Amino acid sequence: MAQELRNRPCGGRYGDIVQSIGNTPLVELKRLSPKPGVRLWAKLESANPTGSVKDRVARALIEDAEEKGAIRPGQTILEPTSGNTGISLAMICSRKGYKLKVVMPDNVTPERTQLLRMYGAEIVYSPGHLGSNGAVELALKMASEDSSYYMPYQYGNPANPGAHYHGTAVEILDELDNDVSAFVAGLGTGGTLMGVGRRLREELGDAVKIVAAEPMQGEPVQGLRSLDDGFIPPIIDLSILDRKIFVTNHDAIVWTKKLLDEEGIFAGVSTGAIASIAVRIANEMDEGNIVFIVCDDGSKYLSSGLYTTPVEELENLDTTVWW
Ligand SMILES: Cc1ncc(COP(=O)(O)O)c(C=O)c1O
Repeated sequence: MAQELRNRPCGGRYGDIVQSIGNTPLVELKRLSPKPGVRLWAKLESANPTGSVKDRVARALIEDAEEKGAIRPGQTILEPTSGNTGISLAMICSRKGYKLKVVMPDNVTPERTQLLRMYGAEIVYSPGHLGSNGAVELALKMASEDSSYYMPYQYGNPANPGAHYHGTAVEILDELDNDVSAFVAGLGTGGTLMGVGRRLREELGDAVKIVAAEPMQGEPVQGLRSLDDGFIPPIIDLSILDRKIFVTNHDAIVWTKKLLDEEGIFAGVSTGAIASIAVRIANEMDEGNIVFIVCDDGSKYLSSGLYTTPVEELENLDTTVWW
């Protein structure tokens, strides 16, 4: 890690695009911080090569399988994903010589389909109304019927939180000299919250609060899931979280636009949900550093028109499936 961090602040020099994943910027958001003593920091995972936090995870999943000798070049990797992990896996598999099949809901935004195809992945669609839980079920069934697939299964693979434990968390601690009062992220697979949360807890004890932003039940904000909707990913250990706070689709979109208008941060909708909770936590504190994750950039959501349409004019706001 010291070796990688030595590259700061120029962005580093790497042998290829896969090695350049991580070492993302931490940006202070002064306009959104409600009080002078409370500093709000955005960890720009959107600055990764394919534009999302999942580049770290996909690299860890594939390199873990390589180290264990579980995959060989030419083999087909199979993974259920609502988009970002698929796109990251597609880029990495194309570099490393693996085939990739992703299972995802048939109502994801068209940008996602194009990005996956662009990197050469094959797409298997699951029924949209079943959300990412439906994609998980279908992929598990396919893997049980054909043993030639290798399924990294980010929902149950320790390499997913491991990417954050050994990467994201270390970078945050280093940038803020171990002075972190709260960490806020979205709950999808739980990888970010488990990996960063565990590391911050080990280093800082109870001085840090680990906070999850969760979509309202049945309201699928892109990339987030509600645990109450019936599926708890095996990597999730709820005891690591201090709080879990629900966010409506409406608030997630309002804050996605606020990030853009007030701070110039072009992010996806789950980041809006997370930012709304980070600001709420900031309001409850007198001083300290609050870090939240910018999971992805907004380019995959452009077709929704949400960045340029006033929120009150967006149709079907609460019923739209954002993937
Ligand atoms: C856009 C977006 N936001 C948030 C998340 C949640 O991250 P994690 O899977 O680490 O819980 C994901 C991943 O599922 C995502 O793709």
